[in-house]
Amino acid sequence: MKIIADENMPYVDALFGDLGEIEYVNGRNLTAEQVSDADVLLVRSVTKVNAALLDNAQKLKFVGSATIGTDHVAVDYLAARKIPFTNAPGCNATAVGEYAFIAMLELAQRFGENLQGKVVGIVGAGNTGTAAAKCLEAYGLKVMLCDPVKAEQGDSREFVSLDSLIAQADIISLHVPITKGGEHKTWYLFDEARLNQLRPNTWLLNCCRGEVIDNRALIAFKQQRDDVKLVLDVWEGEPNPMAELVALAEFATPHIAGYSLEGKARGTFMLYQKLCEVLGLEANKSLTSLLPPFQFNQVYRQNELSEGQLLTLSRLVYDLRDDDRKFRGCFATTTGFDQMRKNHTYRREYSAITLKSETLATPADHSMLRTLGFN
Ligand SMILES: NC(=O)C1=CN([C@@H]2O[C@H](COP(=O)(O)OP(=O)(O)OC[C@H]3O[C@@H](n4cnc5c(N)ncnc54)[C@H](O)[C@@H]3O)[C@@H](O)[C@H]2O)C=CC1
Ligand SMILES: O=C(O)C(=O)[C@H](O)COP(=O)(O)O
Repeated sequence: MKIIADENMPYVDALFGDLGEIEYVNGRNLTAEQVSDADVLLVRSVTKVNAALLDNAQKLKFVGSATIGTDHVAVDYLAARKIPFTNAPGCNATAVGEYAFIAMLELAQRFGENLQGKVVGIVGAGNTGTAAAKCLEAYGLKVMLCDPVKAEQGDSREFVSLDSLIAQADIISLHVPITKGGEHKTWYLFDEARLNQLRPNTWLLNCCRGEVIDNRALIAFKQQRDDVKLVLDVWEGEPNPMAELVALAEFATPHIAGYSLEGKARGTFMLYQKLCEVLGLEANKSLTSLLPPFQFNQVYRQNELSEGQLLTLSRLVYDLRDDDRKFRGCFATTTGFDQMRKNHTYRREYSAITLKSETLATPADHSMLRTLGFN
């Protein structure tokens, strides 16, 4: 069996090595010829999976995308050809949630403010939005959710309109899929008019898809509104973000908000499980055996935890300042954006650290850190 896999998908050898011969490819430049004799295709978000790519791949038995988003996949086309497809919903939700939370801690420190006490608006209350809300609520922040789709589906949480969220939130974090049509379309959800609604000193984070914000309008807006602070992980025109916009963001990264080792491993593992099911095989490998040990795997705390100390602890698993610095140094080169993503293999989730509870001064801190995800 021939398995074609994106070269940026980790743990493919460990999970799929027994199932067939693996060929690694550059997912962004994948051609129809390369996949013409594939039995299995494993992609990430940069591969357009459609008729043009797959019409000649007549042996294809399975397509998997180790991502949450499916906007790069013609799912109707696969269904019409009866090719089983799976993505990996939720695989990197914790990573995105922690990225957003840690970015907010970084902004607070940079501007000499307290994160605690702020009101955060989450737009899109699915897997990643809920993961961000979990961190924020664990830390005692008030969180408002806007998700008209979930509200219509009868989700029991409390939802507000986008206008109401913008009017009340100090921080807004975007967690919607990209959709180009329908009542709740998200393409340019934040256009010039919406941006002009932002309250003074709002922090705006985008870790979902670049096109959820009109990037040109954002440049024009930010040039007039320096009070608004931006954290941008996703961009219009990836892998070539607009240089003016990178310069205007407080923290800028190359679409890696979901790139924890845990998140990547979960993504590949979910494809492995699904392929085994499709092939009628037992999935006998384990997820935990894939992850390397973490250098800071235990923390001892003796005093009450300040916000600065929480940020220091967070930087053990993810130092956003490093990625921001690297990104500014490489994004303008031809392959800088993709190379940085390819080499991004160092980030962990809070769960990689075990708390030594007996030395914690306050049970409240312990409980907060546990809810954040520490072990
Ligand atoms: N930066 C990164 O590395 C990553 C980016 N993503 C992106 O984030 C998106 C969201 O991921 P998940 O939370 O896992 O997806 P999800 O499908 O679990 O949640 C998305 C939520 O957005 C809601 N929604 C749709 N239209 C809306 C609108 N107009 N206003 C408010 N809410 C709306 C949906 O009802 C849903 O609850 C993905 O589709 C993907 O594009 C996901 C993972 C990593
Ligand atoms: O899951 C998604 O959706 C994402 O945006 C991915 O985390 C992006 O990673 P790649 O699939 O492009 O490596």
